[in-house]
Amino acid sequence: MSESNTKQMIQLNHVKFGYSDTEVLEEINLTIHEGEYVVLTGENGSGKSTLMRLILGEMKPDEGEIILMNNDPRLKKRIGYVSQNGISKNQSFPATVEEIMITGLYQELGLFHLPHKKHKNKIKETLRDFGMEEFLKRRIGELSGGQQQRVMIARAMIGDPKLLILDEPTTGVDARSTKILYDMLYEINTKYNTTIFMITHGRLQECKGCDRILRMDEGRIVEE
Ligand SMILES: Nc1ncnc2c1ncn2[C@@H]1O[C@H](COP(=O)(O)OP(=O)(O)OP(=O)(O)O)[C@@H](O)[C@H]1O
Repeated sequence: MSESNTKQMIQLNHVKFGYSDTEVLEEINLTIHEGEYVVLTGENGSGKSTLMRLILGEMKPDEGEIILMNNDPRLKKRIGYVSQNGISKNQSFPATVEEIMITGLYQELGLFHLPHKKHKNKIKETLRDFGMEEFLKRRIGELSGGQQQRVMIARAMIGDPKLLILDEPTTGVDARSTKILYDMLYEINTKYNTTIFMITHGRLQECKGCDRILRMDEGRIVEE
């Protein structure tokens, strides 16, 4: 099977999950196709993060199955993930933007290898693509929340993912930076054909170019 035949990036069939005796996900059926940009919203406590943790493989469903990228082993590592909060609210956090970007290359580099010139060039190019090149040598903690998230998206993109998963990337980010982040995601989806699955509390009308909006409701997913 060639990469171009990969049509289903995320597939959940009859997934159920609960913490001890509390059922959170009742019956989740979800298919996200290659190239789609899908947003999931829902009330606090409705189970969005739980669903995300299952998709990321941090927990196993009680029932049902989760298939990522048609189980193609060559694509398994091609998932980029951006979590809720930027890496640090601490201004003295020692890592620079460049160092954070290097961690995005560990699949290629291995954990303990130093980056070569070609890797450093790739970091610069990727940051340039997302308008962040000038921050290369800055400490990540000195950047605004929105700028940190832009770096984290660039970090996720440096591994050339087929699927980008984001968990409320605009939390604590002001309106102007939120717009920039959503523009960035639009570009990633259209320019690189990267499939995007994002949980957000943000204003959905701002999710430029997204194909589908889903809502978590009483342990199930409904299409808006
Ligand atoms: N580790 C856990 N142990 C027990 N219950 C949990 C755990 N994590 C979440 N829950 C419960 O599961 C339910 C779903 O929580 P989850 O965090 O998935 O919701 P959410 O939709 O992501 O909420 P929010 O929008 O507030 O982040 C909630 O009732 C929550 O209290």
